Amino acid sequence: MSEIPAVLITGASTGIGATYADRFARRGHDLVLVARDVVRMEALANRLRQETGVAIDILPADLTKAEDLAKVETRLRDDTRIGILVNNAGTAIGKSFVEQSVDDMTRLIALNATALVRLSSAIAPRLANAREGAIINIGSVVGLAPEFGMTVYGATKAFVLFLSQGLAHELGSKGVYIQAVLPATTRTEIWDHVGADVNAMSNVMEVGDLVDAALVGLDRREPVTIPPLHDGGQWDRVDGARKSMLGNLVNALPAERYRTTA
Ligand SMILES: NC(=O)C1=CN([C@@H]2O[C@H](COP(=O)(O)OP(=O)(O)OC[C@H]3O[C@@H](n4cnc5c(N)ncnc54)[C@H](OP(=O)(O)O)[C@@H]3O)[C@@H](O)[C@H]2O)C=CC1
Ligand SMILES: CC(=O)[C@H](N)C(=O)O
Repeated sequence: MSEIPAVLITGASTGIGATYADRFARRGHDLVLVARDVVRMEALANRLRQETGVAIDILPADLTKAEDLAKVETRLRDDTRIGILVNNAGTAIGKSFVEQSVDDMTRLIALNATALVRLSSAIAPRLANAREGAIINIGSVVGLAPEFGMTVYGATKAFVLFLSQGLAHELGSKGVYIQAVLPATTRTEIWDHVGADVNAMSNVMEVGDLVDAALVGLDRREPVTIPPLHDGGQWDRVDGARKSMLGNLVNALPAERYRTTA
């Protein structure tokens, strides 16, 4: 791996992914951009090459398609210059659970969850072997909030958080850093896909502010970065309560409240 590792970013044609591309290029990282829209990625790459001088490759892929995903997995496995993976590509679907089509749900899970597992699995053994590198996974505060009513989307984001925490547990001791980033409403095109007008919403974070905050978390090697959470100790208390509950799982007998009287 080179001294400044190359970064592969999924969903790099617009929004949060394109902003990560901008920021990593300004830090001197070469880039591999992955998304479906080649024209947009070419425009971004040309601008960033000119402005920063870094080398940028474009790898067009629909991450819901097995053959495209395989291309990206191969690149992550074989290209030893890539030391950071940003699992950012994701989408959302509107309407309630009973109104959504199961095919849309399946595609959502394929992009927001399955692709992350496959891409992480492609790069993790190499990074662990080299005892360096990082995987950044973009989750969402929706993954903490079943109350928001975006059930399948939120479930994929809860999956991203658990995956990140589990990978941090497994790979941290091998020198690989894993970061989960949990944005709240951020001004990007994702809202068009759920039929909402983000410009009509209040309390929206600008995409540059979101990514800059996430990079502060990255530089601090935070396992979980939640830019909209102003009392950071609150997350530590929630996670601490979860961990302390684990010690109270006594499995030999069901808890008293579940025992039937003879
Ligand atoms: N914006 C927000 O309010 C929030 C966003 N997030 C998360 O941030 C991440 C980025 O979202 P955001 O930037 O807002 O969304 P955008 O819709 O602006 O960008 C999504 C990116 O993913 C790419 N993408 C979509 N489908 C596919 C596919 N099938 N294969 C490959 N790439 C694909 C798109 O490119 P292309 O169409 O060219 O393929 C695009 O580059 C997502 O994981 C999202 O869930 C989390 C919380 C809040
Ligand atoms: C569409 C959304 O809900 C958004 N991406 C979020 O995670 O807040």
